[in-house]
Amino acid sequence: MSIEVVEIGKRFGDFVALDDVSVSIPTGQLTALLGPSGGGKSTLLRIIAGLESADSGRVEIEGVDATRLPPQKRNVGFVFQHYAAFKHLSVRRNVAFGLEIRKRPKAEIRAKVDELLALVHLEQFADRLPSQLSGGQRQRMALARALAVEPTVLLLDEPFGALDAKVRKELRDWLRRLHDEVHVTTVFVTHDQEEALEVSDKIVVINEGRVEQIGTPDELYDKPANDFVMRFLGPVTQVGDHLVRPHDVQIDLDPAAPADATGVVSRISRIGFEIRVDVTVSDAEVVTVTITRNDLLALGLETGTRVGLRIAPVGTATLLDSKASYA
Ligand SMILES: Nc1ncnc2c1ncn2[C@@H]1O[C@H](COP(=O)(O)OP(=O)(O)OP(=O)(O)O)[C@@H](O)[C@H]1O
Repeated sequence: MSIEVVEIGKRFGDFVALDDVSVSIPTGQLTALLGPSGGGKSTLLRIIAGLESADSGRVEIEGVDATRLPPQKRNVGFVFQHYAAFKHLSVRRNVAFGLEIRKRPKAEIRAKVDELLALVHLEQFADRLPSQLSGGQRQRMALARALAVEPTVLLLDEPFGALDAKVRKELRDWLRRLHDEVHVTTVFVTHDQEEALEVSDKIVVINEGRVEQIGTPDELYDKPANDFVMRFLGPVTQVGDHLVRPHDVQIDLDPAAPADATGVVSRISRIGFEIRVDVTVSDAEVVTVTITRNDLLALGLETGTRVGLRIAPVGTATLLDSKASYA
């Protein structure tokens, strides 16, 4: 394991920001810290970086106890949402900065910076000032600068958070490809579940200062440890006592067939390539089901159709008892 976070506690006054948090972060992987705003993700990242000190617990980086080491001795690179570039220095000089203060030979710096600019696809912008770059290009420059000093660990705090949705998506794909090339152990804070599911090898779900679950994207999506994780990772609907993904509910046109619930189609809406069907069940609860357009045509559903609802056969649906898990 590259980073071991062991029983970390952190308070701000009376407020408990992290409560006994333990996480093992594997070498060479891309790990997301995912959770709602205020849950403690950034605080944990800052403690790993050494920018914040924990009240209790330990941080090890590559087998070294880093708990009391200052940030510059931890060999970590960071990129934040609002990256502070040196405004008066060119892109090239910004990327070279860490190597220059380490007094590396000029030829070595030049070769390394060229390599990094190629890696982040900014070769043609090397002589521009940061203000002459787009937001996405600036974040790529920030990544190149962080990678220049060959950190053991790269820490990213919502690096694409300030960018618009389209650029975010492009940078997300790009980060995944970059990681596949350089394999530096990377920890990435996000509150966007789609971003975490798409990009990471492993996800740590953090809420109210605690770890709710750690797993691969598939494990979290298919076997959430509790209601919170299930709701946070994707859409849910309730059928009887069970929380289910809307695509794991089947619609049966024969309301007399064995079913987990019966009801009347109250609304059909198109969400991109999916169709959302709201079914009002007997006691005025609404179950949301998502189906494909072909399914809709095959079933011939319309508002007012009476239908049976079945949770997809056990093994494919994610069933959680919605009453038990809020305890
Ligand atoms: N320096 C500080 N002083 C007091 N409270 C703080 C400080 N830093 C963080 N907090 C509080 O600790 C909690 C966790 O903050 P943190 O930034 O770690 O959350 P987060 O999960 O990263 O959220 P976000 O996605 O909004 O950044 C928040 O309630 C925040 O207000």
